[in-house]
Amino acid sequence: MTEEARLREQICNLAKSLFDRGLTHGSTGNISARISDGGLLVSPTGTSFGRLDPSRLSRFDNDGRHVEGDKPTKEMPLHSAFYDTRSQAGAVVHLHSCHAVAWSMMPDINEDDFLPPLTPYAIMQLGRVKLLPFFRPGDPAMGEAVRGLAGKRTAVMLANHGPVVAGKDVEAACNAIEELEATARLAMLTCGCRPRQLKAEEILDVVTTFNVEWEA
Ligand SMILES: O=C(O)[C@@H](O)C(=O)COP(=O)(O)O
Ligand SMILES: [Zn+2]
Repeated sequence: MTEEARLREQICNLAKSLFDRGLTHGSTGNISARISDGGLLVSPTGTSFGRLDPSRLSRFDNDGRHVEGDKPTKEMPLHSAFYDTRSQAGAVVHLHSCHAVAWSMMPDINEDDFLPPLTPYAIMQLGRVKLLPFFRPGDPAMGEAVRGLAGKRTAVMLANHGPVVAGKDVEAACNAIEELEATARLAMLTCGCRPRQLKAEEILDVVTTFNVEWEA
């Protein structure tokens, strides 16, 4: 099996795993990954994460031209913005995961730090998550908003829509977006209960020990 064939299989298997556990539903979400020649493999528009076909993924060449496969996700500007601003990005995932969307609708959320500091693992996997305003799905302005972050964030939350996370590879991006959803779930479960949050010195210890990108 070639490296690209393995990557195609991996994208579809991880997407199905997310779908099977209810982390995105219907035909929501999109996923992309870098190929070693500099091109991209991308989920086609209108497809379900539960039923992606490795042979029908959209393929982009190194110059950003769609060269093979079905019509790509309408969120290409969003995905491209991460690749263009974060040279270390090898994959990007977007979901409509329920608790993250719910948390984005709560009043008084810190736009610069979407998730409360509840667990060290969220900090290690995501750094600070930026809450972006609501955009119509497919609006290229979402890509512009991500470009405006100048590569300083690995994860953003689209208000009333869903999270988008970049990672060094598909597995890392999927693990990180699962962490975002799990943390939003904890936030929803504990909101109003005054949960113990990590203290500033505990956060600093995690950030420095694990070399986390922690935008001030
Ligand atoms: O919310 C939307 O419409 C998109 O962001 C999405 O999740 C699925 O769109 P496609 O990837 O174009 O199917
Ligand atoms: Zn979406």
